[in-house]
Amino acid sequence: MKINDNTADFDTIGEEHVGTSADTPLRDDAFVLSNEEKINLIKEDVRHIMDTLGLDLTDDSLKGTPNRVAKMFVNEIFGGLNPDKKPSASTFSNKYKYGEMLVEKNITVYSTCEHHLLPIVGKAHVAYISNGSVVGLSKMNRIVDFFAKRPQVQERLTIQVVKELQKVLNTEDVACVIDAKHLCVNSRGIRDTESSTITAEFGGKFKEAGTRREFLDYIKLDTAF
Ligand SMILES: Nc1nc2c(ncn2[C@@H]2O[C@H](COP(=O)(O)OP(=O)(O)OP(=O)(O)O)[C@@H](O)[C@H]2O)c(=O)[nH]1
Ligand SMILES: [Zn+2]
Repeated sequence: MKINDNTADFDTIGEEHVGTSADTPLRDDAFVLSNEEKINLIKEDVRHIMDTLGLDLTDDSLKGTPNRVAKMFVNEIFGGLNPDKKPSASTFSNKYKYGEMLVEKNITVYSTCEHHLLPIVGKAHVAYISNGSVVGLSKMNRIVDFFAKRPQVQERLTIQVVKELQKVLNTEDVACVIDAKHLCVNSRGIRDTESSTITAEFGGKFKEAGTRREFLDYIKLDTAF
């Protein structure tokens, strides 16, 4: 079963919840262990990997690595698996009747490829058209960062950002473009250091050619990073 951090995203069929395809694939029991218990278990797993590689875990530079990596996984780079860390996105009334799109561009993305557990580094560009409320600017950066802090594929990250903002702002009129480098492509495997990946999700009015064009003109993608 796939669990999302947001039960409102589930379609309900009788008693059964069916996750949408944009949900992060988590098991039902994903939150049975405390963060401390997870860190202690992962620490032993990392120690085992290092030990298998033949590394001397008594070396003063290496001995802290299992604990360091375990804390980093749970609290930092995969911290967005924890629904408690989801940012609360304050919204305000659009009293000034601002009717054009708002674009938050060049949002820094640090994520982790779920196929290789290597970094994804890039920029996200997010836009919406108000349906009566506006969201604090920084909350868009925080929402991107929350979903980035998970094992990800870029397509899912892009969709999760849009779905969350659609919910927060109560409108379909939300778009997100992400341009990012995958170290699994750049630093290993094919080792193409120059290529990057662009993904896009356009909701509501952003499906219309003119609105989409305006957004893409604002973000001038080729200068994104
Ligand atoms: N669609 C998609 N693919 C991704 C993403 N991140 C990494 N990948 C790809 O996932 C694929 C995994 O393919 P595999 O053939 O199982 O792995 P691999 O043998 O390490 O493949 P190479 O990377 O080609 O060496 C690779 O082609 C990656 O480039 C992503 O965000 N979206
Ligand atoms: Zn990868």
